[in-house]
Amino acid sequence: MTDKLIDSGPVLLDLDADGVARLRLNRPEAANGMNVELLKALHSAIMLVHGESRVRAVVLSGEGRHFCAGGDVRDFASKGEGLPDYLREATSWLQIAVSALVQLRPPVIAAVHGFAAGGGGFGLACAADLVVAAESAKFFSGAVRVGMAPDAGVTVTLARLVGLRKAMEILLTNPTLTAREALDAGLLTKVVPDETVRDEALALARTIVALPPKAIAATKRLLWQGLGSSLDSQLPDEARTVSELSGTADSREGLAAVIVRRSPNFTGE
Ligand SMILES: CCCCCCCCCCCCC[C@H](O)CC(=O)SCCNC(=O)CCNC(=O)[C@H](O)C(C)(C)COP(=O)(O)OP(=O)(O)OC[C@H]1O[C@@H](n2cnc3c(N)ncnc32)[C@H](O)[C@@H]1OP(=O)(O)O
Repeated sequence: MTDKLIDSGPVLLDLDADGVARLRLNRPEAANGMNVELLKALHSAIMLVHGESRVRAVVLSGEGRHFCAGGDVRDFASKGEGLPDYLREATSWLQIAVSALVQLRPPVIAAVHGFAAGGGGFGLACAADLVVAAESAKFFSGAVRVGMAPDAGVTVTLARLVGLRKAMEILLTNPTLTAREALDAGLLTKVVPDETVRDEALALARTIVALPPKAIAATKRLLWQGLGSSLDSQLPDEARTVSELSGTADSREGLAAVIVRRSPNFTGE
């Protein structure tokens, strides 16, 4: 049984009985190019996920031939002299959406096919917690190609994923990376045959939803927090978190199951 939480508009959201939410960019006529309407819808969908306790993992994908081709370049052209003012608002919506995605308790798995380009496409892929890419998928930043700088947090996320030297190459020279090149650089979790990308992303999601959600959420939080922390400041938070989680029913159940070598029955408590 699947709940259609948002069933029309530029972003679709549904939730299956296992707690896997599917967040889909839905402007296929524009390669899911991001305009303000899509970004506001994306932020609203993320906030809906944030408030929905049944969600245990999120699979993010794009309708049509591409994951997302970044900012809506046709929108770009229509704004003329007014683009800087328009982008001041539009880009802030992209930054808010990326921040909300990273702060979501459930992990986000991007299922990328076609192109992932620009702040919307390349940026969202970099901000996802895991990325499953089709063999034919391609990735590029595109920012400098349109006289802009990277956004969507890419100057942090990409540099941490692939290292500063590689991030400089990718963002300054704007290569189109094949899925294999993106995987080798450290951008992706796995590359799969084109026809299996969504199933593989869902399989990864089901692996996660079978584990204690409080432990999963805490692990995601600590990893993102660690990007900007020193070891000395992170160690006490890890210890505090381990202590807190050890008092949960799921932790007791997991320990008991390991001792007697049986499968655990987690409740999420
Ligand atoms: C600079 C954009 C700002 C616009 C303001 C809107 C606010 C957005 C929110 C803030 C954004 C902040 C700034 C942003 O982060 C900056 C960037 O994203 S820079 C990168 C911009 N993107 C690109 O340069 C990619 C452009 N697209 C392509 O290069 C190619 O389409 C592709 C992705 C390589 C795929 O090529 P193909 O497989 O050949 O597919 P098509 O080209 O046939 O595309 C199908 C269809 O979709 C239309 N389309 C493709 N990309 C976009 C796009 N980015 N915006 C709008 N429409 C797009 C394309 O025209 C085709 O339409 P059709 O011609 O069939 O009607």
